[in-house]
Amino acid sequence: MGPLTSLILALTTVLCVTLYVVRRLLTPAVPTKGTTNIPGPVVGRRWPVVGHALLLLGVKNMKDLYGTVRRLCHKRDKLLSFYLGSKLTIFVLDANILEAIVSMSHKCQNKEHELYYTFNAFSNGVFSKNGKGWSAMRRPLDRFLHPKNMEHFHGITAEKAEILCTRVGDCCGRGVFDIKHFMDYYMLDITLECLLNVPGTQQIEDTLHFPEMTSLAVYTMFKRIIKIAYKIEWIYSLSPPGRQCNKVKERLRPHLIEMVNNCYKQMELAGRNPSDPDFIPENFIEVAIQNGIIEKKTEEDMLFSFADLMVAGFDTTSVATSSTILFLAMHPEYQERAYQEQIEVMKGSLKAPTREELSRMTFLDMTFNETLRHVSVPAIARTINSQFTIDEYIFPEGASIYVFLNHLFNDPRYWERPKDFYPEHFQPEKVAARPKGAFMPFAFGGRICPGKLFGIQSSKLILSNLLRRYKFSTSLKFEEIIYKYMIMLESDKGYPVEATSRAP
Ligand code: HEM
Repeated sequence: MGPLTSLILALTTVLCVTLYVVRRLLTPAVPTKGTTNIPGPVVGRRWPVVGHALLLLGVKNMKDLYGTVRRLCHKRDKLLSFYLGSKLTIFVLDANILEAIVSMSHKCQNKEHELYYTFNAFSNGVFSKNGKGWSAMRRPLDRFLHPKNMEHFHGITAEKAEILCTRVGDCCGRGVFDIKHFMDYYMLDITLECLLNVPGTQQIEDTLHFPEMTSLAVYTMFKRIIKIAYKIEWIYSLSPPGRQCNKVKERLRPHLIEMVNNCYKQMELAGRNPSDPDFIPENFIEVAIQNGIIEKKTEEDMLFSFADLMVAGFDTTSVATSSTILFLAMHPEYQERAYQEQIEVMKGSLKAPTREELSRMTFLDMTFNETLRHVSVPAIARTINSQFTIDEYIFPEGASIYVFLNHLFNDPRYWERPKDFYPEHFQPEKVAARPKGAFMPFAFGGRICPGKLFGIQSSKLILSNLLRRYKFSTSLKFEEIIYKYMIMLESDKGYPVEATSRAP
């Protein structure tokens, strides 16, 4: 064999191996069945094996990813199809189409594996599971978060809100502080106490370091989404983010073990046995224990199957309420209007509002919704388990649907002043005139956020308490905020505010 033939053979082998590896990495867990007539990106072509993946070259982080997708979507106003290898991904860009999808949501209930598997390295619980494993955890969670339990949660929330108000009071007249630092612990304490039956004392002593652990864990998960080689388990576990994720778990493990042991002790004292066939869990740790027994899980899997509820419970609400305070500090006219509503409803009382009083705080609702419009969960993704058609467009089985909530919440077709902080967007007549799909900050269908009611109640309660006691200001400008793409959009400069007491 001559040197040229050997070279050609060697190059062909390298090329074949590379194509094989790329193909394996881009082969989806759920294959797409059939094709679609939904238009693809205006620029760039679909290549064999990699599909449109080359358009994502150079994407370094979640922000880049969303920016690239936004550019691809720019010339499309309803839907965009995109092939990542052989995986068909459909981006939803239109509120009316989203509404039609909501009515088909039983056909796209599962979380999209290609995105949500990244969460499993940290916590394989109700948030990322699908199928029976998911419904076994989701059903009791819906029972705990049922409207009839809100009165009980209200009492716990009001008690924790007092502690937060005192801590903010201590900062009065002492310059700038980050309101989210306090809010994280308030939201964590009520999640622990209301849903896990664990004493919520993190506002008093930060023993779990949970907010810090959550930021690290989310960072490592998002790194995994971006870097395709991290799809291979052993590459990820040896990589810096994989190692960091393991470190986070190591630090959390003893605390989770303690929570589970305490839970066992309490069940034993009450003569309740989670192995009994008629055992009914009374909190979410009991759900995890019962599930662990039924599914014969390892202790490790059981321990980390409730950590995601702790994250989902505190992080979203903390970002939402801290952002509301920051945005009101940036817009004194709206802060004054919110304050006047507090005077009107609460008649000068400094007590925590009752649930009936909360329901009369309509401007606070508008303000909170306008905040969610700016800082919502950026995107959600589902897998289609049975083909359907909307208008003339085909949504084939196995394809995934990506709803860029943030894109819809800023679309000038639905919002008068999309870039501004403008609570008037939520005046009842404006809400009625807008398609419902234009604003779904808690997602939809069977995977709608189970904590919606609880989250809104605890957020409004703390906002009401804070706004009546303190006036907030900040030197940060709304137009200058740069968002970090975490679970929600977070201000990269934090939530720096100054507080002055409203006491006469
Ligand atoms: C302002 C507050 C909140 C917002 C904006 C919010 C938003 C969302 C969104 C958009 C989803 C869907 C995520 C996805 O599909 O990727 C979701 C799911 C979820 N949320 Fe919330 N959430 C909030 C508060 C809460 C609270 C307080 C809890 C718990 C007490 C909670 C627990 C969950 C859980 C467990 C899921 C996963 C549900 C499932 O997949 O079946 N959330 N949330």
